[in-house]
Amino acid sequence: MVPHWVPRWPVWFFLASPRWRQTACTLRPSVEQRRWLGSRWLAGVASPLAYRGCSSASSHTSKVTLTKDRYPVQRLPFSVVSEEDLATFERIIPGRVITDPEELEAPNVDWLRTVRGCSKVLLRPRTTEEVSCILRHCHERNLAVNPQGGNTGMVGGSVPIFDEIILSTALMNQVISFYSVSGILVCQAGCILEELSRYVEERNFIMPLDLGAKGSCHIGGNVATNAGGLRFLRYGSLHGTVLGLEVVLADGTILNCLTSLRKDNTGYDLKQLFIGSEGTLGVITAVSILCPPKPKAVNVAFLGCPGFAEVLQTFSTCKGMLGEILSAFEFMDAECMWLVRHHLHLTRPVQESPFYVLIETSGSSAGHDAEKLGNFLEHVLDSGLVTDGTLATDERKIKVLWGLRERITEALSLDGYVYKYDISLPVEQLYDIVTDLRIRLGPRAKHVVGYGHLGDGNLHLNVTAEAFSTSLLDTLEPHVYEWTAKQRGSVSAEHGVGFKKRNVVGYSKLPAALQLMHQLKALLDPKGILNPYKTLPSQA
Ligand SMILES: O=C(O)CC[C@@H](O)C(=O)O
Ligand SMILES: [Zn+2]
Repeated sequence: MVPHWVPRWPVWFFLASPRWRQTACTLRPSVEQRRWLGSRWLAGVASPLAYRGCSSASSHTSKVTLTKDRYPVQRLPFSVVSEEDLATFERIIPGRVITDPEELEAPNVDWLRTVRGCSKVLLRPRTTEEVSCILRHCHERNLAVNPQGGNTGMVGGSVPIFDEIILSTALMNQVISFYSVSGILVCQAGCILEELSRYVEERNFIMPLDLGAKGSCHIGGNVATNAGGLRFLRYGSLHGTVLGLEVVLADGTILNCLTSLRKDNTGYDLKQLFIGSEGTLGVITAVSILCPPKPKAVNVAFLGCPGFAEVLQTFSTCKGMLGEILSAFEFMDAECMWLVRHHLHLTRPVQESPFYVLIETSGSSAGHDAEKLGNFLEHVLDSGLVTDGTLATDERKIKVLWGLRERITEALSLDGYVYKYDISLPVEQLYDIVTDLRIRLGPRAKHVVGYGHLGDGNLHLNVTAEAFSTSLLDTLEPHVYEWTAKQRGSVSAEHGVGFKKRNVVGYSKLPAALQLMHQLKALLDPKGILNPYKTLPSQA
């Protein structure tokens, strides 16, 4: 059923199909960007990544500054990998010990190209037992280990700082089982999120999480970082949807908590400790996760709003009128739209507006959902909360609309050096910091943008500049964190702490909580070999 109001809206737009633009300044996506784009790039769905100039600070031909040179961080007294260690690893995982410096370049750098380690060894186990043998040896020898999934993180948690051994989950990519009635999926940690999505969708389920990095991120990494993403509003956090985990502890002990039960109230829920621990307490090797049934009807509305107050009112109205079928409420400001148009050549689907909102509904009855959505859209349009909008009901158009929102990160990375803040704030005050920073930074910033998961109270505040500068960083920090703390917000809503935010967690966690975190770390990893320099504040 087509809602009666549709003809009042702009005729469905045609967005430019992906094409390769042959200009002098056009570059192919870098390894890191292809990693982020994943299969979207391979399938040719991604549009070209053209640089604004040929000599941007994020030029992908230049070397990223070593983390140890950019940040004040001291190597801890771990052992250095010896020839004997390499021989031991070779016995455990024959042919999967990588020491070729060229092959080690990509896993040493984060995809944003902001942090770089100097690891000389990459290990690629296939089984939990292999991970266990590797860690037992590293523990005995006091060798530091950096667990790595798809390396799509935003906070420098997935790459080494110094010469930590990189332990990749890339070859641990097997589905172990799928229960077709309950929708419980059990798989190895290195399965790529998009491949799992495809696997469960063929069985009429969906993954409870979805991220822009789905084409390359690993489920183990998602769980280790407690990734949030685009379905959080509807399906909640991984702390709720992960039912069980298998983890290898620092000394090689295999902790099998891989249950597939909805209910298991037998004392401490140990798996929760590892969700969001960023590989500092153990290496996740397998995951059991609850997948919701695939919705029969999905609609996406993309709307233009005249101000942030109207965005908020649209959200309240949306919750009231769409209630149980609402599955996402995302927003982006006009500068984000400029960036995706300018760098990625995406087409703006509605009239130019100060703010844009993407609303997704997922339900089981197309007619029922269309009627509800129709009433809602008519209401927000008539009341002036929304000035223009378009609706997509078929899969291709839905993907195109989601692309505008999902690809902001990619557009930002083509704009220059990006300072990223991922904060939780009371939704009423969510945008104030963006306005404040625009004034504070003036022309020192190329762009100050605000977008994110408004439905979850999660702002992605990003600032771009020609190049990294300590003085710009000093203007941003601790100002952004102090602002966040004043609102009793969180300095990391969903990206985690990693290396970049470890010394600011104190803005959101009280000393007693931080002390307990240190105690848990000491209990589970007494030598501190697992992902050192990450998550926990450095101790003076
Ligand atoms: O790049 C960012 O700041 C946010 C990335 C991701 O969490 C998103 O929601 O698109
Ligand atoms: Zn996000």
